[in-house]
Amino acid sequence: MAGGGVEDVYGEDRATEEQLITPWSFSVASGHQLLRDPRHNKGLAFSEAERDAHYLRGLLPPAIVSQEHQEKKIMHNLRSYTVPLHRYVAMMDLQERNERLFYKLLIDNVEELLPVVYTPVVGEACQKYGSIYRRPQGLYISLKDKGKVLEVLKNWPERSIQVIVVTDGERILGLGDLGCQGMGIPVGKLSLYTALGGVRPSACLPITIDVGTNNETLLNDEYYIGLRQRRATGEEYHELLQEFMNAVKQNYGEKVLVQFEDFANHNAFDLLAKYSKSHLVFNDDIQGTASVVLAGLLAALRMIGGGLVDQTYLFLGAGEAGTGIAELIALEMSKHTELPVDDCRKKIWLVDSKSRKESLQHFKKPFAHEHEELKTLLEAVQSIKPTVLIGTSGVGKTFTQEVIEAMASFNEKPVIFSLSNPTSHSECTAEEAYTWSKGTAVFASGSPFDPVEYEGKTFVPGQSNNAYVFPGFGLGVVISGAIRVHDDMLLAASEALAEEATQENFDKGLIFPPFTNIRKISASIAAKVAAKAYDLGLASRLPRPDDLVKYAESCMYTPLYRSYR
Ligand SMILES: NC(=O)C1=CN([C@@H]2O[C@H](COP(=O)(O)OP(=O)(O)OC[C@H]3O[C@@H](n4cnc5c(N)ncnc54)[C@H](OP(=O)(O)O)[C@@H]3O)[C@@H](O)[C@H]2O)C=CC1
Ligand SMILES: CC(=O)C(=O)O
Ligand SMILES: [Mg+2]
Repeated sequence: MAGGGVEDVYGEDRATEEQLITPWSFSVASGHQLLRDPRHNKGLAFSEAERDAHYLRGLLPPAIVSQEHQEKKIMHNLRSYTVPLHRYVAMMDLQERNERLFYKLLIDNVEELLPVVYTPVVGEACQKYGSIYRRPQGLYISLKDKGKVLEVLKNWPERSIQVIVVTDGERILGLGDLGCQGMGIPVGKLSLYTALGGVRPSACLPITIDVGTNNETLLNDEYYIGLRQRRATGEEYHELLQEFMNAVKQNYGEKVLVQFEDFANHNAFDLLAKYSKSHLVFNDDIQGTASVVLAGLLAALRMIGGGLVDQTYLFLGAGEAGTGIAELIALEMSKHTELPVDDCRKKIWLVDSKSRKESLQHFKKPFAHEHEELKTLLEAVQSIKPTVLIGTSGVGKTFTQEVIEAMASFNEKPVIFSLSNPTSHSECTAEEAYTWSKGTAVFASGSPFDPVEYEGKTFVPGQSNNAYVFPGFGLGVVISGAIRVHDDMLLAASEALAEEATQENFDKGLIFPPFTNIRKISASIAAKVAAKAYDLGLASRLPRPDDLVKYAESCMYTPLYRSYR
């Protein structure tokens, strides 16, 4: 039995392998049109009977191959490309040509292809998005659409949307303002919602809100695809966002999950606070990252001993990721010790880019300490003596040899996470962390690094990336019909992920389970998140399923081809 989708509108996934289904588009797709429809195209895998029934004779060469064979050929082709961006373009072409084959490839080769459709290569793709742009993969809403946003939403061909990932392109990974070209991020994140979390592709909608860009290079780039103007701010910005959020609710109802992604922090915190009162919203950079990093810490503690409360935390970077993680650590610590959250926050120190005591942003204030000024990260490390060092600055090479040696000088096993993306912005590499700490660091990074050999031992660095959580988290929200996101649902996701790390992983230095098991992990996360939503009275899908793991698994999209009548 093939798994059903989250919303199996056309009954495609309820059908068994033997049952025949109808390849609906708006009419029955056939002939050339069927081959051009990525949702139903199977290329050379169409059977003789299907070729007869769907007017495909002559439109395809005679060979008939299996999906596995197609997969083998495409992996062979992808591996022959030496330029990473060519692999990205080939994957995007496949997604636009044959959706099920795209997802089969991504699911079966997740460790190899995640860096292609996601960080780091998606970063370069966004920088060059204008040059590689072929067909729309998501919806563009710009200042020109003011007053007509609902009409724009209605132009999207799918009706049953369950997850929207939206960006305004102002803080794309650590690459800064990429304006309209940030579209690669919602597209990539949603492909992971499907491949890793099993949310049906037709239920996913990538959106970029184009309010201009302050990136001069892009404004002067002849291939730039966005509005050629500087960013709208203030009332003009917020009016467009408000119209968008209203239109989303009007068009898709209360239960569509809106994931804010890669907004600059001067908007991200306010948007989250404002719309979490009226909409089902989630900020991946603040909340998803926090949930994953907390999971990594809980797993790391099983390796190094002690509890969350026994650690001292130092962050380089006090923005969305940094303060988001810090807040969730404090919350979890408080729940387990019954210490007030404010006292827990005192265990956490954050370093930002400059001293500004009088004008500290509101999201940093809860973590402000009275302390003499420390001019460098090294001084901060030497003075605070953290057991856990976390990089969320977006600036590469900031964990220098001196910083890591200092960490290793007063910690038997220093925990070092360099979370900034893409790879070129990582605070240090895996090799640097293991070498400079003489093999003692418990290390994880935002973008993947290869295993490192140090003095005869192989260390496998973990990828501490919100991709571990948001797909399963979103699935849990969708299957329970949750109407709001609650911090306890993030904590449930962290605990579920931390439980998946095994002794076998720890023996290699790995604090996250490998991505190869991610669909099983996503089902566990979804079940725990959904259970929490039911417990909190936030779930609207009733009755509550008895076995939430089984239910989550049964809802997951699978990319196997279906047989057509
Ligand atoms: N691994 C993962 O899953 C995730 C990784 N990230 C990565 O984290 C990075 C930051 O993202 P985010 O928090 O959203 O960005 P923000 O812009 O919100 O925050 C960046 C923070 O870093 C500080 N900073 C910048 N330069 C320096 C410097 N030279 N020294 C010290 N501090 C500095 C900024 O200081 P100031 O406040 O003074 O401006 C700010 O506090 C990005 O690279 C992003 O890709 C983000 C989300 C998830
Ligand atoms: C991973 C992610 O969300 C980021 O780097 O922004
Ligand atoms: Mg992000």
